[in-house]
Amino acid sequence: MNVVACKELTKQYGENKALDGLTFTLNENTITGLIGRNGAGKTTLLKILAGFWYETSGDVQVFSVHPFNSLSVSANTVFIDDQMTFSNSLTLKELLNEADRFYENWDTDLAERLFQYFGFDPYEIHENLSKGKKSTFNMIIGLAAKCALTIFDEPTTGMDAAVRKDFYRALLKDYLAHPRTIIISSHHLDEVEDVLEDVLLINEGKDYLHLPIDELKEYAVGLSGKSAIVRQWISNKEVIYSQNVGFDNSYVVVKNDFEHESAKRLGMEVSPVTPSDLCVYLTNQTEGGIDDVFNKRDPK
Ligand SMILES: Nc1ncnc2c1ncn2[C@@H]1O[C@H](COP(=O)(O)OP(=O)(O)OP(=O)(O)O)[C@@H](O)[C@H]1O
Repeated sequence: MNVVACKELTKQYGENKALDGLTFTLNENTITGLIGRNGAGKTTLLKILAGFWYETSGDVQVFSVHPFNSLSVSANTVFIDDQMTFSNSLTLKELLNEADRFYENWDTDLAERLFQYFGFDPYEIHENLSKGKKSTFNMIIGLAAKCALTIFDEPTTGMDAAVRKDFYRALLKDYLAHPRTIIISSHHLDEVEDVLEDVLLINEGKDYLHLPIDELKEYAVGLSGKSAIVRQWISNKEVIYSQNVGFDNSYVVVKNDFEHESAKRLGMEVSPVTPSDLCVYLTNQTEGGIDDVFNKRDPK
């Protein structure tokens, strides 16, 4: 069953199209990584799915209803991001008690164990927590709510490396015990890829790729070798990324749809491309790279 279905979904702010005809579906009980560069439209999409914002055009369905202001969607959805604010008149412990009253499937035991594990003071106020601690507390809410649609928008902002690792491990363990539909937006695909089943890559508001993470790992390969040979080889291929290496060598990334042996026989090296690098290459909006900024400076 589809939990999310978007068709030609568009969100416009004045002249700016934050979402531009997104069409995709998300199956029940899957963990999807929503990946995209800064400004790609991730938060806009997630807020529309959570029912906070209205789309400009197109069709969006969550649990088969339009999500904006829908009671059934808000009762079955939890949206966690680093902008969450809570009442200053309640302590952390009281916030957990309120969450218990609000979320039907609230897992008190999990919330308390995580709360203790991460060393929270029950009498602390959310606003006074450090950035990483706020994200950690929000994550506890997101996991313990056990909502059928669980949305994490950049959940690890400010968390240190150890807490990030713990978060993804907790997420996976809890998901395996209680499968539900989870969407995690992140810039760090390498960090999150081990928990993902699917990746939805968006670029400038458009859906670019939507496929299982295992297929993304095989989607492209890198080829390196003498520039003349590489250039000849790619003449009839779709090139995802290319870079000159040293004086006479090139590195290119192409779709993995050819016999590797034929490339190796011409002296080229074939290497895997990580999903994280691939997503960066696929969504590169500028020619060359940051080095070009410096290379093109006038000598003084
Ligand atoms: N309230 C708003 N008013 C006007 N423009 C907005 C608003 N919210 C977002 N935008 C624009 O919509 C586009 C998409 O923004 P959005 O925050 O959805 O991207 P994002 O992928 O979440 O980015 P990031 O990774 O940097 O958080 C951007 O061009 C942004 O400037």
